[in-house]
Amino acid sequence: MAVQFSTAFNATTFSATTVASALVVHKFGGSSLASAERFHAVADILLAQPQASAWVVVSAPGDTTDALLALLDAAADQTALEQHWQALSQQLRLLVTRTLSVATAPLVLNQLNSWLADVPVAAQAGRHNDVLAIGEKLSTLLLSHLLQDRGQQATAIDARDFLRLDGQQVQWQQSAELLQQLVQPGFNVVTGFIARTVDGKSITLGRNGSDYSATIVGRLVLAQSINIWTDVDAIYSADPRKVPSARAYRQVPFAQARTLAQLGNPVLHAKTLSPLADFNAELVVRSSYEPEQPGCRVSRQAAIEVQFVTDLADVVLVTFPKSQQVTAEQAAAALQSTVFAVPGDVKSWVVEQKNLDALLSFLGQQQIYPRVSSAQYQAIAWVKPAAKQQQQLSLQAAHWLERQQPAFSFENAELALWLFQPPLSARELTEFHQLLLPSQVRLNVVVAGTGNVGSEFLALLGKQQQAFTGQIELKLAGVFNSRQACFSDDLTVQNWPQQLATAPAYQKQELLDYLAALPSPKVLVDITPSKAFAEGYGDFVQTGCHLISANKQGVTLPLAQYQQISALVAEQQVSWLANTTVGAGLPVQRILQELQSSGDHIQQISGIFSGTLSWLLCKYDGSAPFSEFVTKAQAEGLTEPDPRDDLSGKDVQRKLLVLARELGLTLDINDIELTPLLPEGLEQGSWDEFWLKRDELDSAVAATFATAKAAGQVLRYVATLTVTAEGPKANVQLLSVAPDHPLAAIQACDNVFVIESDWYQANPLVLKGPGAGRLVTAGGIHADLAILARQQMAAAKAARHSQAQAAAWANERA
Ligand SMILES: NC(=O)C1=CN([C@@H]2O[C@H](COP(=O)(O)OP(=O)(O)OC[C@H]3O[C@@H](n4cnc5c(N)ncnc54)[C@H](O)[C@@H]3O)[C@@H](O)[C@H]2O)C=CC1
Ligand SMILES: N[C@@H](CC=O)C(=O)O
Repeated sequence: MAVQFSTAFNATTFSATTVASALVVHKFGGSSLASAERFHAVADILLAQPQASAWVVVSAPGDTTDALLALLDAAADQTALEQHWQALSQQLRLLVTRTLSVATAPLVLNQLNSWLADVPVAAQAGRHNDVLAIGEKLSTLLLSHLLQDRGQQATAIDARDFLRLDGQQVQWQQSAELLQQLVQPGFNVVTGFIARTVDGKSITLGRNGSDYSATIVGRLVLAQSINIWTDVDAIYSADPRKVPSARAYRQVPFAQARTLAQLGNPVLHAKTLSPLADFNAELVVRSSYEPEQPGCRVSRQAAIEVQFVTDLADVVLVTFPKSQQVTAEQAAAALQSTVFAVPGDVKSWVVEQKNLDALLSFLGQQQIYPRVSSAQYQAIAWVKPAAKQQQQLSLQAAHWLERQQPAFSFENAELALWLFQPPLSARELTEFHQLLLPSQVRLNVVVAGTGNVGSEFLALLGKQQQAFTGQIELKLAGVFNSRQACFSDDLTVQNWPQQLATAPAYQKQELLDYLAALPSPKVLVDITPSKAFAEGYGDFVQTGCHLISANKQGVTLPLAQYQQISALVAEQQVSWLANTTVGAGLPVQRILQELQSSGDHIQQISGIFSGTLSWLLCKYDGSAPFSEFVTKAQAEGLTEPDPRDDLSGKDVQRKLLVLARELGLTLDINDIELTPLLPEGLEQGSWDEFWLKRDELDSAVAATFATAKAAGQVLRYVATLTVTAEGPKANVQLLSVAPDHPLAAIQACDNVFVIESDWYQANPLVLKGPGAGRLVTAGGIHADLAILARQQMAAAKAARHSQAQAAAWANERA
């Protein structure tokens, strides 16, 4: 396909018949290419991408660059040089033969051998950059041949054939024009790390220069996305090797990412971000070890709440007598190392001791002679969150700092920096991190069903998020209904209706893939009435997610199916909460659980379990047809999506089954005797068909009502479960009761649960209150979510405790 290939630097639009719509750049670092298996894993990742072609930028395999540097260091000593050369040659040849097919490997080996043959000569002649280029050249050759072995079109490109720099400046126009001549269809695999000066000298882009190469290539080809594949799948709030409670972020705003990079963060480098300062491509950090994970996006949105605590060892403070022209950023770029101006004071920079000589000589060339601290420090920086109210240290953190007595403190609105001597230990760093970012677990919440109850649940979620602030983040991670599905990290309680409105159709497989990739803890909240959906619970649970059901279909599936799901729930060690399936927000199941777990035995549960029928039978007075009352109940959100589920008594039958199963009884729905309120045959067909025949219902109810009224009684729809020595007996029926009967004196919509047990025999335990309605039901689902949230907080606390114990134990042993 011929497409336009243009650069942002020239109004000229060039066309290239060979460039496919390759708008993604993938960059793989040395750790992703450390062995034949890793090369194959990288090829798998590339072939799994939706794009038919792509730009790929590669580093040298594994530790090849270190080995080449060691070889160069040994260049003066012929024997040492020979030893390094032998070891490296053997290692690289082995990599080629293990990675490629028998047919392809010889081609690459020939090429590698000719490069290796030149190494000793080039090392002794001081052509260091030619020697260093071998690693990346080999990676491009290996990967492109591997892709060809897999039936793909792939081309190896030496970046020195197009990438031109003048000093630190990329020559965008010239580089784009040269690149234009090299591109081929399929995968273009480009060497990272290396380039040429405008006068043709081979150069390197410094340590981690391959990431920089990737963003340069991204900008040259106007990529939409640049994926930096590395060995971490997130950017952490602190170095997780030192701070085990560091938070993994999935999104980081560009400005904070840049500050982080300037401070020497090992995941992102300052140079890497520079081509993106005014070029709007998405940068994603992803793990080549866990390619199914979404990684971390460096986002243009400023309002993402992230903060970081970084540390940099062995730094000195460099202070200038007066303001001068060179900026810390320029010095960092020239030295290819970390140099940054302290916040609030442009006259002082922090620089790593190991780079001090280079910095002083760079500055000396410009007649700048700064003062250098005699001591070395550990720099600890707090990259503050975007929210103004969170940019102040908490009192606890301030007191902690006071006790630690940093040698220097600097601060502005975005950043605080402290220099410590002696340095903080990993334990102290963890303590400080904990004070700045109290460990907060994120519970990902995916909501199925946005109808009557689902939309109310979502409306309440914002308040619950606030209520749990600082303890656990209730993240809305997905919303869908029978029509559309929105699975995205960008979802919020405010924007879900708009996001869902423009989202694609719901597909179960997409939900499963999303759940599988979503980090734990995660919960699927089922607020649909769908049996088919509930039948998929087993699949959902196997992705490691918890379940909350308002939908009664899952908990009332045929016994074998129900037991199978329960077994999977136990196996996956997840929770299945379904407290709203009976009594809506009334905590009837929890009461039964507590009684049983404390040693009581339930003998009977009876009462009014349908809010809809309770409302209808309280309101109905014969003044209008019964069906008109049904319409009103429907409008108030009290009924099932199809009110015939209420009128047929099936909804009550299901609730009684739920309670029976709560007692550990192995009943099925048909074990519960049912006398429907709905005349026979009316439960068949569509709602519209039923509506045409509603007179049958109206006259049946009118007659029953008149009989009861004549006897001075009221109608109540009653469920009873009795546990007898012969086994359980359960029925659901319409009763006519006297006005002084305990079930007579209720408010419209009330549920009544009468529980008789060993402890509550003569005087049963009674639970009464509204048992239907969108608000009480949504509130009940939130009660389940709160239970789950507390479980997760407790689990995280236990994990932290055991981590702390393990650390203390390790310290003691050390
Ligand atoms: N209204 C109440 O007082 C109470 C209701 N419930 C239960 O809450 C659930 C929801 O009730 P309502 O909100 O009134 O229903 P609704 O009909 O207003 O909304 C149902 C939602 O589920 C979605 N949906 C249906 N089938 C689906 C499928 N296969 N996959 C994905 N989405 C699907 C629909 O698109 C809709 O968004 C029902 O199971 C009901 O029994 C539970 C306790 C009380
Ligand atoms: N229609 C149901 C709603 C809750 O489950 C009822 O009436 O109880």
